Amino acid sequence: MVDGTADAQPSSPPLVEFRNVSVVRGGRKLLDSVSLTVREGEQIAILGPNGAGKSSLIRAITREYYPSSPGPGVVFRFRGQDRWDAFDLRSHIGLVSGDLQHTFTRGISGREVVLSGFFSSVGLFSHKVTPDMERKADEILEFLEVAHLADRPMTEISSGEGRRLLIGRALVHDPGTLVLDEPTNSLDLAALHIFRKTLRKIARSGTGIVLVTHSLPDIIPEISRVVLMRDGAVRMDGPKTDVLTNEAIGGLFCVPVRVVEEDGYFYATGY
Ligand SMILES: Nc1ncnc2c1ncn2[C@@H]1O[C@H](COP(=O)(O)OP(=O)(O)OP(=O)(O)O)[C@@H](O)[C@H]1O
Repeated sequence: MVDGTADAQPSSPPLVEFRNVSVVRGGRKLLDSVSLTVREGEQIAILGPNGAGKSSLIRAITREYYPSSPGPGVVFRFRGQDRWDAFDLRSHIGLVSGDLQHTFTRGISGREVVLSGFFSSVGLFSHKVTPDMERKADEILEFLEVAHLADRPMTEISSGEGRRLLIGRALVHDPGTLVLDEPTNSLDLAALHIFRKTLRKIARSGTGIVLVTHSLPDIIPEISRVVLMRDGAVRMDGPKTDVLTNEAIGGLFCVPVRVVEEDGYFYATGY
């Protein structure tokens, strides 16, 4: 097992470096002494059952949550810095979450969804969109193969299509890493297939991926490292083939399972 901190390159500080990070909210420990290092461009999955603390970990990465007891032995760094601002974060991390999709309730067009990424807004209001921004948005719509959705209102497209537009929104600043919190929730088989194809294309373009999920088949073949979480703590962290075993996955979800691999994807069966 690798602890995720051993081979960080001294020449380039990790994107995220956490040691002994605990987060308490409403008297409840959401993260319990978490240590995790994510390097720039790395493709990893964070897997765990409902309530494991996966979204809380993402909130700590995006600086929505801070360690509850900072002090000696607690490291909470972004690109080697103890402090950073939202602008710095946005240019390195693009965030796609299901929560975000629910906020797009007005008839905002596909192009506007992508353009709103420049302003971290939900749609456009009095924002000044430059020709460069327009060009970038069209380039992203093409890359994600959703140019046909550019003029369609978000309220009239499917969950899968909406999810791909939100990825586009997260890519406007060319972030080195895309963080996706349970991105396949509510997608049917066809939408899942297209979504995975899109994610694989992004991964192959060199963008880092941090994928949060409770579903093994979400782990696209390009992802080589898997972190297991339960009860707010990291239980295991290492190469995919070491972590995705019957014992580890069965123990994580507290059910007997058989983990099978097919064409680079992993599935849990027999439960
Ligand atoms: N702001 C909060 N205050 C108190 N408890 C919280 C808060 N946010 C989350 N929790 C609790 O902390 C635990 C971890 O929640 P979190 O959303 O991080 O888990 P998760 O692994 O993302 O779960 P899921 O897969 O169901 O989305 C849960 O038991 C949840 O009810």
